[in-house]
This record gives sequence, structure tokens and C-alpha cells, in this order.
Amino acid sequence: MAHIFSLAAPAPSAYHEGSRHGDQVKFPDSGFFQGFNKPSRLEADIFELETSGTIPKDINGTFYRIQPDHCFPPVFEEDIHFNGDGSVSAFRFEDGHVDFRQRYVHTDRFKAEKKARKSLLGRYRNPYTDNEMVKGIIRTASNTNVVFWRGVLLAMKEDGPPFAMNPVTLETIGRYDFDGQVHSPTFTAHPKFDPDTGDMVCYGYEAGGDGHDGSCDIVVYTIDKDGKKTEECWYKAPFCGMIHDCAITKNYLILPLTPIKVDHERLKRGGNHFAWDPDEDQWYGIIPRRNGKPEDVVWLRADNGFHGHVAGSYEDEEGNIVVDLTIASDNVFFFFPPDSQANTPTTLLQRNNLVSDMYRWVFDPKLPTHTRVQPFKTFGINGEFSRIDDRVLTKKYNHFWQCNIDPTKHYDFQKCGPPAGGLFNVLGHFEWDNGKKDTWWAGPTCTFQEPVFVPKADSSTEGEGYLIALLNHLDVLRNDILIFDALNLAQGPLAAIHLPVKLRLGLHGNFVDQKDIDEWAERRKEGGDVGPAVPADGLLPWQQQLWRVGRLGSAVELNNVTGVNGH
Ligand SMILES: C=Cc1ccc(O)c(OC)c1
Ligand SMILES: [Fe+2]
Repeated sequence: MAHIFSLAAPAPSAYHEGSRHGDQVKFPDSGFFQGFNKPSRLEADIFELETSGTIPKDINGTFYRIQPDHCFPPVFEEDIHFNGDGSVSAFRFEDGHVDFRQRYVHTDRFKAEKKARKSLLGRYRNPYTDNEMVKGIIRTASNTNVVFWRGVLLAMKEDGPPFAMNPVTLETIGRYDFDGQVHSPTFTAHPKFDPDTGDMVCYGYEAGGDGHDGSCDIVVYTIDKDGKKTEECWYKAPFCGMIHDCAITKNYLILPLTPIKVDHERLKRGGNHFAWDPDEDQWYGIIPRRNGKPEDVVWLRADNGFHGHVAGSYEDEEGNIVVDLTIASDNVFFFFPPDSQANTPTTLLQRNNLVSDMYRWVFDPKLPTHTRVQPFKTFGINGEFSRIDDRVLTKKYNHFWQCNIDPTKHYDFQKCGPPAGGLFNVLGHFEWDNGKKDTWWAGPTCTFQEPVFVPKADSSTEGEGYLIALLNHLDVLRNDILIFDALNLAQGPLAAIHLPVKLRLGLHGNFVDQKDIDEWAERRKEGGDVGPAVPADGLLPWQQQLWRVGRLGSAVELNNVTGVNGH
């Protein structure tokens, strides 16, 4: 007896020569979309998650994190994780209980594709591969970080402006331009918050045109704690490369420029946004935080390397700038190979062999531009996604935490296949002062996502608090959340929270104290002293140029083109 499916006409393949073919809703068979990487696509609420152990009752607030999570099968079969729609998860901790909520960021892209019931935007950061309907759309998927700023959640990706969401309902408010003060085409996913002043220091790279044209312009902003833009200055980079994360000290902003480069001609040919350049230096732009002028940037350079994320940064007694960040020895983004190897890209397995140590740099800000520098020291570990106690940012500090790779520990390849997202099988707590390594191994079938540090409510001592991280069960395709004493990881988790589903591999997240959420809900209510957050009105400047010559696609929503941005 034939199987029921074999009675029907054979289903047409969802992809033909690498491009989506027909209307069938089916994700590619590639590693980016199967197994642990299968899209979650879930918008859901779960009240009272199951738990083990005792959730500390003094954790009162919400752990927000974001994941790229393709809402629709991509236009191109070999699409990458970083091109997925932003989806925000919120874990509300209250009195030892935890509730879950997950919603997509309703970006312009998400809304247009939802209406069309299919993906319209093509490759990662390449508008030349898009459907004509979305010509001139803000392309960002807002999938990299989610930060709490003055009563809204900002979902961010470095290729576009932030989108604001309600921190309780996770409803999208809309594109956020800081009350009409920020018009750059791009905006970092890693703004930094000065704990003394409440300033948000932020920037955009590839910011001179539409955000996809290889421009070397960098814009740097400061928004103060009252929401007012107090600084804006434009600088030039030595080439258009990725500036993913940044560091701040009391007086400086440090921009690590990674030698993975943009080429507008390659984009026009429908190629990758980035290509790794193994022959280029890694650069550091040193920029004054106040009253900066375009000529003030000092670019220091060092031997080739791939920047990971920043831990702490501060100025020492001599006025030197200390910056700590992970750096890998080769191209972490194996899906963006050098142009010369475009047809033989490196694989995930090669990528998983890279070592990414913690580097400490000590920069003299008075050095002349283009000076070659050497690292001060390395920690002797292999990991990524460093976090600190955010209250010590800009100050000399001791503790950092990160996901670590320990290849000597058994990994159950048979049950799990290649470790999706990297073999982050250990969570580590490290101390600069004494070199202490306090680690916990998750076992042969598990890896971690980025942790967050939650300070104990009644302590102002650096590091006293909890470390919270998502755990991936790569064998059974499910997630837990583990909670540790941040200063004693080795003793194992204090408690676990069990999700009944698998999320997707996320990037970044943050814990927000309930006091802040409540205070801002008051201020942001109708009639409150700040009032409801207002989404951006009108088009960004680069979109207006297209609009004037009638080149915006039919699926690009025109709000009010003569609004605040419309002149
Ligand atoms: C981890 C870095 C990173 C850099 C650029 C991206 O577009 C991104 O998207 C999720 C992530
Ligand atoms: Fe990041």
C-alpha cells in the first residue's frame, strides 16, 4: 500500500537553482534552517514556566533577549542566520515565578512581507537583491540587541534605525528617531550607557548614504538621560568595514573597526555585503566623547584579527585607555569569505576551530593617528559574549563573564550534530586582579547563549548578583534558563527554568529592574511627565531622495513625507 503522500502529484521543490520557487512555504534544507537552527516563528505567552530548584525571590524584573528568527522562507536558499527577523523574548521574574512572552519586532520589512505572505527582501544587507515592491524600504530586521531606554525597548541592528517596543506587551511602537533627533541610515546595536551621567553614547557606521553603499562615514551621538541629543559629529573611517561593538571611558569612545569589508560593486552584482580581508589590520578609532570634531579621531592599527564583543573599558591613572575585548585569530563570519575564496567558503567546522581570547589593550590617546600598537596582555581563555556588572562601565573593574569553548570536554556529536552557533559548552567567570577562572560545564549535549548579570538589589559591590543564561539542549531541541550565583559558577546553577519549546539562537539581551519598568510606565502614560513614546514620522533622508524621483516600491508605506524628516 503506497504512502498517502506518494499518491499526490510530487510537490514542486521550494528552491530552484538557489532561489525560492513557487509559493510553497518550506524552509531550506541547509544547516542554517534545520535542527537547532529551525526557525521558531513563535509569538506566544506562557504564564508560569516550569522550574527546578528555587528561583531567588529578589530577582524582580525582566530578562529581555533577541533572536534572528526568519518569519518566512528566505528568497535565497543559502540565506544566513543574521538575516532573520528580530524576535524578542521577555522573561518576567517576580517572587520566584517566571512568565514568558515572545513577539516579532514589527519592522517595515516584517509588515511588508507579512502582507505579501512571503519574503520580499533578498540577501543580508543587499538591497540589489530585493523585490521591486520594497525598493527604498528600511531593510533592517532589528535582530541583534534589545535595550531599555527611557521607558521603551529598542530593538536594534547595525544596518538601520532602532525600532521601539512596549516593554510589557512587546507591541511594536514603530521606528524610533529619538523625537526627531536622529536621522542616520544606520545605528549601532551596541549603544553604551554611562552609569554616572545616564548618557547613551551611540554611533552608526556606513552612515553617509543609504546604509548599503560602502560609505566610510561614521556618525557619533550622545543622547542624555533626559532624551536630548547633546553631541553629534561625523568622522571618516580608513575603509568601510564592520564596527559592531564599541567601548566608552569617561572621556573617550573607542570604535573597533574589523577588517571585514564592504564593496558597493560586489553589492550591485548581488554578492555579499561583507568580505573578510586577511591582509588588513584591525583598527581602533579613538574619539573624544565631548565636543568632537571630524579631525579629532585617532586611528590606531594592529595585526589582523576579528573583533568579538567588549567587556569593560576605562581610563587608568596615567590617562591611558584600557579596552578589553575578545579577538579571534581569523574570520568568524565564515559565510563572508574573502573575495579570492568566494567559491570555496570556509565551513562551520573550520569556524569552530578558531580561538578567541580576551585581549587587553592600553592605548595612549595622544599617539599620532595610524600608529601601530600591540596588545597589553591576553587572559588565556577561548570564548565570546562577555558581560560585566554594567554599574562599573567606564571604571576600573575586576569581573567579567562569558560563554566559553572547552574542546577537551566530551561533546555528543552523534546526538547533536555540529554544535549550532559554536561550541559554547562552558559558562565562565573571570577576575583580572588574580587571574581566577570560575567555570561550569553544561554537559555533552548543551551549549549556552549570552548571559546577563543581575545585581543583587541590596548590594553595590561589583559582581554580587546572579548570572542568567539560556541553555540550548542540542539533542532534544529545547531551551532552559539557568540561574547562577555570579561569583560562584563552579557550584552549578541555583535554579533552572524550563521552556516547553525551542527558541532560536539569539544574540544579545539585558535584564531590566522592575523599578525602572514601573517608574517609566508612569512617566510614559497618557498625561505622564514624559508621555507616550512617539514613533518616527515620515521618511529617512535617503528614502526621500528616492521618493522625489518616484522610485519607492509599492510596498513602502508613506506616512507623512512632509513631516519632521520631510524637508
Ligand atoms: C555578532 C555580530 C553581528 C554582526 C552583524 C549583524 O548583522 C548581526 O546580526 C544578527 C550580528
Ligand atoms: Fe553584538
